[in-house]
Amino acid sequence: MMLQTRGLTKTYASGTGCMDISLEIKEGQVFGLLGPNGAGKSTFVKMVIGLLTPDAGNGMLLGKPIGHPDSRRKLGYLPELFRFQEWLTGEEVLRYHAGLSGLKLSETRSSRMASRIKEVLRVTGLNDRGADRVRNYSKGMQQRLGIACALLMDPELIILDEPSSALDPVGRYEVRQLLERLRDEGKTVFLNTHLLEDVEAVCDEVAFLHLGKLRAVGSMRELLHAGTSWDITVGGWQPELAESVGRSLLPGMSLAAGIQEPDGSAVLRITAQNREQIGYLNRLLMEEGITLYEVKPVQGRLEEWFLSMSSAAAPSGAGSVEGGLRA
Ligand SMILES: Nc1ncnc2c1ncn2[C@@H]1O[C@H](COP(=O)(O)OP(=O)(O)OP(=O)(O)O)[C@@H](O)[C@H]1O
Repeated sequence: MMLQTRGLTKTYASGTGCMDISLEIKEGQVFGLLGPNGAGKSTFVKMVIGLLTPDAGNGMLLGKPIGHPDSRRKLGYLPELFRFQEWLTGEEVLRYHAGLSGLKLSETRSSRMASRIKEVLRVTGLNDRGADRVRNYSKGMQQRLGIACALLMDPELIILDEPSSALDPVGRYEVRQLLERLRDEGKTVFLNTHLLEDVEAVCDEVAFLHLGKLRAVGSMRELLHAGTSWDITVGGWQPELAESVGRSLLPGMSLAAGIQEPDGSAVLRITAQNREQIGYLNRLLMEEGITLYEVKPVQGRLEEWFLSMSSAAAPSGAGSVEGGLRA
């Protein structure tokens, strides 16, 4: 286990913070901690890496209790808000960070470190910009330099707090590609974000925080493939078919027919538990003499889930959302 927390709690004087957070992150996993602004994500991360002392609870990070300096030795961390010394070059920033992580001055200037710096600049797409001063970097490049710092000492666990914040769509896309590369290399990544595209693209497992409480934890696969909806465009549809087809649906399926077009086509919104059920429906429709024009999964499930979990009406402490997640 890379990280395991039990009941981590931090309450600020204002009464906010995060309460009773128990999470586990396994080796090789890309884990996304989701939640709206102010949910408590950064507070949780700061407790994990020892920047904040929890009021209650405990945890193990890379085999050592959280807060212990040894637990941080194999950790790469990108803070949410960071500023580099803009008069330094990218390479100098990296060398300085190598020093901060405990290397002697001579070691930070070794040829070994020079090739490692080259390598992380390459991985983050900054290869030909290492000799430029940070003041000449775009925000996206600075963010990637921050990720390069987090990767520099080849950490076992990489914690990225909002790595795409303040980036334009191109910058976000670049960071997402980098996250995909880290995932493909089998790195363990803990990603703190409210960007659902990043989570959908790279995360294996997600947790959702709201008002300081853990609302749900589960795998992306469960989340995106359970109870999903499809829009099926069909030809030769008759409104009365809705009843007969509806009667033959399997448990967990539902059908809502849209308005019939003058050419006889219609869009059916189907909810099904898995793709096999959609295959079953196809056979059913064919038996009724219906022609299938298009089958399209309805996008935005994660967004819907995010919105429903963020609404005040969502049950506190519950994980039994439609996707079958646990909390
Ligand atoms: N040092 C602090 N002192 C007092 N309150 C704080 C402090 N840091 C955070 N908070 C409050 O605690 C709550 C959780 O903040 P936190 O920064 O952990 O949330 P977050 O989910 O990371 O938000 P964001 O996505 O906006 O960064 C918020 O209400 C915030 O105002």
